[in-house]
This record gives sequence, C-alpha cells and structure tokens, in this order.
Amino acid sequence: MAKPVSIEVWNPNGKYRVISTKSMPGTRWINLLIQNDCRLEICTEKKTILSVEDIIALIGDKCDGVIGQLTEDWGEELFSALSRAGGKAFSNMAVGYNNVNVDAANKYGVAVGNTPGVLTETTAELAASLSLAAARRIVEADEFMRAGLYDGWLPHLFVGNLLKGQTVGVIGAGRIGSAYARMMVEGFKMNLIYFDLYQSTRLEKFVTGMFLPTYGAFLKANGETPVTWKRASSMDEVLQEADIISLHPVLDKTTYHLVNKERLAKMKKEAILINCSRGPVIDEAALVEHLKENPLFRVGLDVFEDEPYMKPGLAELKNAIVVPHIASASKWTREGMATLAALNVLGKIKGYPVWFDPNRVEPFLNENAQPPAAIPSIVNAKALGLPSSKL
Ligand SMILES: NC(=O)c1ccc[n+]([C@@H]2O[C@H](COP(=O)([O-])OP(=O)(O)OC[C@H]3O[C@@H](n4cnc5c(N)ncnc54)[C@H](O)[C@@H]3O)[C@@H](O)[C@H]2O)c1
Ligand SMILES: O=C(O)[C@H](O)CO
Repeated sequence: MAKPVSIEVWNPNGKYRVISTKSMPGTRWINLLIQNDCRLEICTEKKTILSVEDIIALIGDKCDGVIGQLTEDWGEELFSALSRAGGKAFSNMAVGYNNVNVDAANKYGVAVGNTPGVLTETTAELAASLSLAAARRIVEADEFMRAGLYDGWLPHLFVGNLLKGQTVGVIGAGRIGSAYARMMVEGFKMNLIYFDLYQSTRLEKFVTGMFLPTYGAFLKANGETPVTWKRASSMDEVLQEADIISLHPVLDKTTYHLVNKERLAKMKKEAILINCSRGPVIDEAALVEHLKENPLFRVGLDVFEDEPYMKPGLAELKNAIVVPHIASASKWTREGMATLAALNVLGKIKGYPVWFDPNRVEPFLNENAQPPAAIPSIVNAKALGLPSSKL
C-alpha cells in the first residue's frame, strides 16, 4: 500500500480531476483550470523528487490529467496507472521530455505535452551569462573578494578572455541555440559557427537577411571588422574552430555523451564549454579529468549527468562554474511554462485540436485575453492521430 501524499485542493466540486505534482509559479494556470470545471490537486509533499510510487498514489482511481516535472520518470508504470484512472492527458512543465517514454504514452493513448518557446530567450540568456562569467572568471573573482583576499589592483589579477572577434560555436541550433547565437553575435561581435543535423533556417534567416548585411556595413563604416558566420559540416569542425561552445540539442540516443574524452581533446586548450541542455550530453567524468589537465579550459554548467549530483571532483575545480538547472528560471517564463502545461492538459480533456505551430505559442500567454481553444503543444499528436487547429 503506497503512503498517502499530501495535497492542496482547488475547486473541490470540479468535474475533471487534474493533478499537479508540484506547486508552480503564478496563479493564471490555476484560474484557467478551475474556471473550466477542473478540481485541481497540487502535491505539497516536502521532498523535491517524487517517486513513481508517490505519483501512482496521487493519480488514485480517477484522474483526468497530470501536470508533471522533468525530475519524474514518466514510463510504462505511470502511463498505465493514469490510463486505468481514465486519464488521457499529461504535460511536462518543460520543453525537454527525455524523462518521458513517449512509446509507453502512445500505447495507453495518453497525450504528452511540453512547453516550447516560452523559455527560449530566458534559457539563452543564462547560457550567455555563463559564457561571460566563464570568460571573465566572475565566480572565482567574487569568491576571492568575499574571502578578503583583495589587497589592491594587479596587472595579472583574474585575467580572462575577450569575446569580441572570437568565434562562438553552437551545437543544436534550434529555438534556444539560435537565440543564444544571436545574442553572442549581436551583443559581443563574435563570429559564428554552428552544427545541427538540419539547416537552421531560423538562425540563417537572421544572420543573412535581417542582420549581418547592415550590421556588417555599419561595422565597416566604423573601421571595425564585420562578423562572419557558417554552418559546419561536422561537429568536430565546431570543436576545433570555436573559442566558446554552447550545447543546445535535445537529449536522445544521438546526443548521449556527444561531448566525450576524444571530443574534449579536439577543443582549444583555452576554450569555454557551456551546457544548458541536458547533463548526459557531456560525459561528465571525462570533463572533470579534462578540466584538471587543462586549467585554462573553462566550463559553465546548468545541468549535470546525475542530477542533482555532480561527478566527484567537479565541485572543487576553479575552472568550472556550476548552477542548479536554473536556465528557464525567470518569473515570466516559469509562469508561462505553468500556463502552457495546464493548457496542454485542459485542452486534451476538452477535446480541443492541437495548435498549428508549437513555435508560436504567444496567444496562450496573453494574460488579457482568453487562450485559443486549442492545445498548445503535444509531442505525440501525430502518433495519436489528434486533429490539428488551423489559424
Ligand atoms: N537547462 C534548462 O533549464 C533548459 C531549458 C530549456 C531547454 N533545455 C533543453 O534544451 C533543449 C533544446 O530546446 P529547444 O527549445 O531549443 O529545442 P529545439 O527542438 O528547438 O532544438 C533542438 C535542436 O537540437 C538539434 N539536434 C538534435 N540532435 C542533434 C545532434 N545529434 N547534433 C546536433 N544537433 C542536434 C535539433 O535538430 C534541433 O535543432 C531541450 O530539449 C531541453 O532538453 C534546458
Ligand atoms: O527542458 C526544460 O524546459 C528545462 O530543463 C526546464 O526549464
């Protein structure tokens, strides 16, 4: 018998029972659910990561939909429990869904939602922050100040890397990778090289059409060197040429340990590596060894291979900056993620069609208007044969 799990209940007489495994920022998501006849139960357990058993206890005998978190293991057991309870809707409060076994969801006919777009700029800004912090050794310098070690300006004190004129490499130039690339090119006049399995028209449109010709002319007129860009034909080309490399692919079989010992060895000795995607994209044990052997190589990590843990040795290294998976943590974004996750579940319960473009979810985020009668983003819509909304 599973232990009962503590909950907070909203709109107890609502027709549809919806569970949120965590409290989420903002109140719009709560209001949208209760205004649409949902009884909302929010798990208030103190522990951060719920087990499969905890979530089965939350689902109970009747449950129409669940909003879950990327820390949870959504596989066969949970989807069969949800299906037994009559539920056909699940949404991660995240764009990444590597914690979800989509085949198992398909088997039980459960729609799987995610939250694209609303976190693109916020996540790219954190990658840019880590890039600057690593290049200019901000965390080390902060620790030095607080330790009372500063006794006057010195020519060699915390000398780092200048970004202007260097090359930024982006691996995985989707929504977030492209936004980060734009920030680094536009903001710091860096040259760009990117690698993705597909041509990133989103990024190329920006650099070729809207930005670089006029910006290049402007720089030239001011006696500066115009920035350049290219799509690499292999990931190794990026590793060899770039001074800063930021990882933004999805985590799947093709990207597990994408950056390993051999690939680290291909990077410049003074390169900077940023990871705001998923921890297992880097072989973290190999990274620790590389950082030890190459003190001028620096990393900025938001995600870790065995979250919430770090591989032994990482925490002691001065050339590593580590933050606890906060890349999407701006108020606007987290409230928007909660809204999209709730609307994914609500829309499926209501039988709405799936929104025509998961890259354009703004209409769902307008607080002054009713959201469209559509489901913002369902990753297995095709497999389940769900109808799509037209504009
Ligand atoms: N740290 C955080 O808090 C945080 C926040 C948001 C997203 N993320 C992670 O970032 C990922 C990307 O999000 P997005 O919205 O930009 O997704 P996206 O789908 O727009 O972009 C992912 C890109 O990765 C590319 N890709 C896939 N396999 C590849 C490979 N083997 N080599 C090179 N490129 C490859 C895809 O073609 C795509 O362009 C998410 O899946 C999530 O895991 C993390
Ligand atoms: O995939 C995601 O959305 C993040 O990791 C959480 O913001």
